[in-house]
Amino acid sequence: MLLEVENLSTEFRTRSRTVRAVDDVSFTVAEGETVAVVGESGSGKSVTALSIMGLVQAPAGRVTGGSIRFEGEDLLSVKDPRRIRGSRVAMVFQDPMSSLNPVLTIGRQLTEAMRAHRSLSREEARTRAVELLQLVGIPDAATRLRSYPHQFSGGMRQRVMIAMGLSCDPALILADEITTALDVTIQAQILEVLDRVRTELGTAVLLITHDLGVVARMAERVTVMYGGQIVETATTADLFAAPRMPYTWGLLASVPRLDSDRSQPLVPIEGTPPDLSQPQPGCRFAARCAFAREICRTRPPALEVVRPGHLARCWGTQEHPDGGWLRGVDGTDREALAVLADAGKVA
Ligand SMILES: Nc1ncnc2c1ncn2[C@@H]1O[C@H](COP(=O)(O)OP(=O)(O)OP(=O)(O)O)[C@@H](O)[C@H]1O
Repeated sequence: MLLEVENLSTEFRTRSRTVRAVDDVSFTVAEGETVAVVGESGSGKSVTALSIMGLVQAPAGRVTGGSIRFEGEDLLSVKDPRRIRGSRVAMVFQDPMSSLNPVLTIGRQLTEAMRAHRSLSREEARTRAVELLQLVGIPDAATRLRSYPHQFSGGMRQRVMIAMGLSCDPALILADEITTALDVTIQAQILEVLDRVRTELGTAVLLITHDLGVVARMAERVTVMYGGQIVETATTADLFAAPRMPYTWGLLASVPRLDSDRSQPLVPIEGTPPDLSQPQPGCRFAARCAFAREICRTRPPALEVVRPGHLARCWGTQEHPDGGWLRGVDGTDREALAVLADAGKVA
């Protein structure tokens, strides 16, 4: 297995409170696989990725438990994590402008990243930089090496960021909301770039997104996060066809129509996410769940297997694993299938 995250917990402490942003999270990514982590704002998606990258800033933030194994090495205890992070694992963020240096040319930034991690001559690095810019679809790549970040459009900058991420030849890319700030046409182009990267380089992708359309189009498996925990995980086809947790059901029901603006934050279900600094006696979703009963408010459900490869954290599902009790929520099946059809996954 390429990446194995096991029982990961990450906390932020201030003088008055402790927020457990990631709570006992476990998942894997195989070589060449694309796994999506989905959930609304504040669910812990980004902090999971930042924990993998070693970018949670002490002293306020700290990984407090669990392990992160990458290519067999424990990233939390390895002596020289930079050897792996930033080279074998690369992260691409939502806002390229904050990750690119405005006063250095794209060529300089690409080749410096490459030469820092791999022993390439200046000329070799330049040749590779041109190849990477071509791979991500930047026309006239050799000339564009001399351009500065502000001379690129938003979509082109995101392509440059992907090229930067690829410059060290990573086995895994963590892509955090990389299409969120872009308009729909450009979003589609960036997803095509990621597709090309996967096919041509075989890079695995951990795709963090709130957009289920992106999930359907790109991911083989999905993990749904809520309140810092994993609440459901399954193959993409399985999750869309037969969600087992009411939160996932709500997410699917709220999938924006194809002609709507997908850059809007996902606010699918009435109510607000739980306060992660307060202990929760029962299911974290209970306060917003149309199906909640007494047990849901008093005892936390465990993440249990509902069928092979499909896990859900829900008392209802544990009692009725066929999911029949969830049926009847208007229109959800149709909407979910429309998204899958849009992504070319079903006829
Ligand atoms: N530096 C920080 N200090 C304190 N709390 C933080 C910090 N970073 C994140 N958190 C908290 O951790 C929780 C999870 O945040 P995270 O950014 O992972 O959510 P997310 O699902 O990625 O949402 P978004 O899409 O808005 O980034 C939130 O409650 C957030 O307030």
